[in-house]
Amino acid sequence: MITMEDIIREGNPTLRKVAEEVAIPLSDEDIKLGEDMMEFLKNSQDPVKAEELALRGGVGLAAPQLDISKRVIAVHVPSNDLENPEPTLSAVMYNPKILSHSVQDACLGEGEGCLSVDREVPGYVVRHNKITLSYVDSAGEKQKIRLKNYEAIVVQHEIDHLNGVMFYDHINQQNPFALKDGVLVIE
Ligand SMILES: Cc1nc(NNC(=O)[C@H](CC2CCCC2)CN(O)CO)c(F)c(N2CCN3CCOC[C@@H]3C2)n1
Ligand code: NI
Repeated sequence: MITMEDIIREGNPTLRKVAEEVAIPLSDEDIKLGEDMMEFLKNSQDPVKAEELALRGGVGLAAPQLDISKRVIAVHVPSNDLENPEPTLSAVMYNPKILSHSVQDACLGEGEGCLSVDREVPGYVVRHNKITLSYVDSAGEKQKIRLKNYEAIVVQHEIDHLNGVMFYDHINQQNPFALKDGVLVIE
């Protein structure tokens, strides 16, 4: 089971590497990796387990954060309306690839954090508002989906990790909260 001890922190060179694609058909090892990553996210969002296991909350995780330089990410984004608790996006993605994106940009109003960064780095992280994404799912099937807003932001943060990019690389050093016209701020 993955806990915070398994998550490497900034300074570890693996976080700055471009990760390798995983072989298709998926190996049992890579399928287990995806399952363990998804389990971590669910545990981190369960108040009891998160407390027991001292987990920081997470809605996404990338294999390089486990010192595994493979193109595997997991996302588990809960819906924010308490009526239907179904997650809006829950998937393990192998070899995810952004095929196209909107001209429209967006950022989270609260900025971003990272389980591999033990400090606050304030500022807007401007990303694409909408993306069309292909990936191989844990059944080995090719998927092609369109995401927007919060879900699109989360997936872009994770895919950045596969390319050695950290969220603060996107923050405007001169003025961290500078925003070009038309950037959607997602609260
Ligand atoms: C937005 C948010 N980021 C949390 N953490 N950071 C992460 O997930 C990092 C990845 C996210 C940072 C910004 C975009 C992607 C992890 N990363 O570094 C992976 O590369 C949260 F924990 C969180 N939520 C809201 C939903 N809540 C449901 C109940 O449980 C607590 C949970 C808290 N929302
Ligand atoms: Ni991160």
